[in-house]
Amino acid sequence: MTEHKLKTSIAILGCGDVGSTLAYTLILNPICTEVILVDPKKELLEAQVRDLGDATYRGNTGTKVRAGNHKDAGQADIIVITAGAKQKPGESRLSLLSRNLHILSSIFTAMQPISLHAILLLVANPVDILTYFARKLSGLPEAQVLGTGTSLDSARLRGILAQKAEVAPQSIDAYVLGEHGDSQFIAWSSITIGTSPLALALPAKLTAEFKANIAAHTRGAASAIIAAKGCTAYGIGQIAASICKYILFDSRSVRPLSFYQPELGCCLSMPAVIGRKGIVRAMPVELDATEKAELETCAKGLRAVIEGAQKELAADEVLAKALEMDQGS
Ligand SMILES: NC(=O)C1=CN([C@@H]2O[C@H](COP(=O)(O)OP(=O)(O)OC[C@H]3O[C@@H](n4cnc5c(N)ncnc54)[C@H](O)[C@@H]3O)[C@@H](O)[C@H]2O)C=CC1
Ligand SMILES: CC(=O)C(=O)O
Repeated sequence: MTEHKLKTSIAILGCGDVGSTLAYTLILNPICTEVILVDPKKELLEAQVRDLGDATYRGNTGTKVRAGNHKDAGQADIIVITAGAKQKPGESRLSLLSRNLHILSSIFTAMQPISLHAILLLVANPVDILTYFARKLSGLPEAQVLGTGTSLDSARLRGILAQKAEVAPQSIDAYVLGEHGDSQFIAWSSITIGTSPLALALPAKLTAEFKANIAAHTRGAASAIIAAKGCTAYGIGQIAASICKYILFDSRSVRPLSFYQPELGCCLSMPAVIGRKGIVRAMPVELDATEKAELETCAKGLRAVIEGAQKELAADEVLAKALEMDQGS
């Protein structure tokens, strides 16, 4: 039976650039009654809570912001993990793995016992690998653990295609799939503008060079922004807030999200129906031969990273125990 309650809470672990931007987005587009921020940097935490609180007093948004600890976060309806190191200019997302996996493990230890109904949304990078390990560390059912994955890349793709096609971004359905990282690929064969396949909507433009340029733009977007301002925050703030909304409103939206792919042995982004219980089901997508090969390469790369991390972690007794170092799902 569905539990009816008046209070809905979203906990955000890490209130740096991404966590605070997500909190601000949740205040402006209120979907929950409470946002709980958690961060070991006490002064930063208090300052963020005060500053965000100031944004709630005039507009009566209905959302309260407060500081909490990890145990409070473990009882929230949605737990969003933005805690962790970010890329320096020129660094890859995968280079953050060792640092952020240890932070992730300490977060789960501190949050226990986690509400069995919580939905866990991973944002910190490398998001696909952290989502993979969070399944074990959290002890939550598979469907309740997901990562933002290529949602942000897909938004970027939609933006650039909208410019090229001179139509509103909302009229474009286009997915970047696979890794939220360098091995991501564009599912070109399934893109539509309105109801028209891309080949029909943009016949003159759809050359190999056009596709390569769009893919490079999408793949390189984060590095270009980070090189100039040190982080990306607004795009992911909006994306993560939307995913929270789909969950709390049980909207059944179809989005590219990172979740466990049993046949591939890793977490990566594929289209999924999202609702109050997390990943409701995977939505089948028809890929052409090139895209299928790209998916295989992407999964192979992610499995190799997971294997490397397992070996490194085997040396860490606490983590090894928490993860029960088997290779299975
Ligand atoms: N998935 C995506 O599309 C995106 C992911 N990111 C990732 O999000 C992460 C956060 O980025 P920023 O907010 O810019 O970094 P930031 O450095 O501004 O904030 C990270 C915060 O996490 C906190 N933290 C560290 N350990 C913690 C713990 N145990 N519990 C709670 N908080 C803890 C830090 O004190 C810091 O305030 C990075 O890994 C970044 O790569 C960023 C943008 C997009
Ligand atoms: C930082 C990151 O992962 C992004 O903006 O895509």
